[in-house]
Amino acid sequence: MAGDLALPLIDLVSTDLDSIAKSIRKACVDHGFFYLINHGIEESFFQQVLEESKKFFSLPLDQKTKLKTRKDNWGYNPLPSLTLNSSSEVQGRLHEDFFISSSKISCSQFNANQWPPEELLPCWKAMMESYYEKMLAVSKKLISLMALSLGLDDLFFEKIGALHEPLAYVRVLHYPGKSFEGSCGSLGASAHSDFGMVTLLLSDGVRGLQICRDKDRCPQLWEDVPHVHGALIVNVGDTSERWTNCLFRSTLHRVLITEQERYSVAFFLDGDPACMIECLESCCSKENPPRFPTIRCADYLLGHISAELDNLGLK
Ligand SMILES: O=C(O)CCC(=O)C(=O)O
Ligand SMILES: [Fe+2]
Repeated sequence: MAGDLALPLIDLVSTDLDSIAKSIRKACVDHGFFYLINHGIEESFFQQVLEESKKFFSLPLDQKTKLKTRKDNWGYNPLPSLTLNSSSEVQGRLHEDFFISSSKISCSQFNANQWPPEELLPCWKAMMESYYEKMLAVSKKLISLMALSLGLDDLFFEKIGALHEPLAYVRVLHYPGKSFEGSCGSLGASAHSDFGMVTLLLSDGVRGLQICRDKDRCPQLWEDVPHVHGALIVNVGDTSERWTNCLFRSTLHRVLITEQERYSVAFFLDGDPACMIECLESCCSKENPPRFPTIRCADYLLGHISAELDNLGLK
């Protein structure tokens, strides 16, 4: 059963940082998901990014597959071939996507981005790079507010190196509509939590995203996340859940295939590979000891990234 959900709305227009931090804490504790408004990014820019995304996915398949993700390059991942493969793995990822990463990362095997040829999409690279930079700035601001909300210095995560050269990605996504051959019974994205620090999501307003606030509830209750014009949807990732000893929730979410096709753009801030993810002092006590061992961010993230590559058949 699915119902509509009134997620908290965090408004960055206020200059009262303590009050914003308080609302963020409540949103991260209660839902792990919230809307972010007055984040400083023009609605018209979001529309342009979504337009560019549509143009890319409308290219002929052979053009797109020239930019396929390879062992040493981020790029395009096509729709699964459902007629050939009906495994539950594939049934849960009825989307095509395109990954863009920070090009500065030195530790990862994935150093290089690929771009559609300029003759085909002259504005694509500049638009996506600009989107990446804007999302990085908003997500860093959010992390400093999250730190405040945990009673820490606003620069806490900077000081421990988590934002020094963080792994961060833009993921441009396209979900086909129900008319897509073989879509019957498929999910656009199966139930998952994001593994980084925080995710910022832009969507074109077509429904499909759902969250499950209590993963242990039986049967699970999936609630629709309605679109809020101009807002980014923010969700806490597993890394932040570990830092906060599960005080902040990394909430399960999924995407349904609906009548209409859907476009979205996710930005993942995953943290600097060299930093340590260690339970925050303010989030543990004798009665509430750390639930996870300390782990180097690289070891934590690269394990997840390897699993994703495995899913894409790249390992
Ligand atoms: O497209 C969406 O609404 C969600 C995407 C998502 O959950 C993800 O990329 O991790
Ligand atoms: Fe996600």
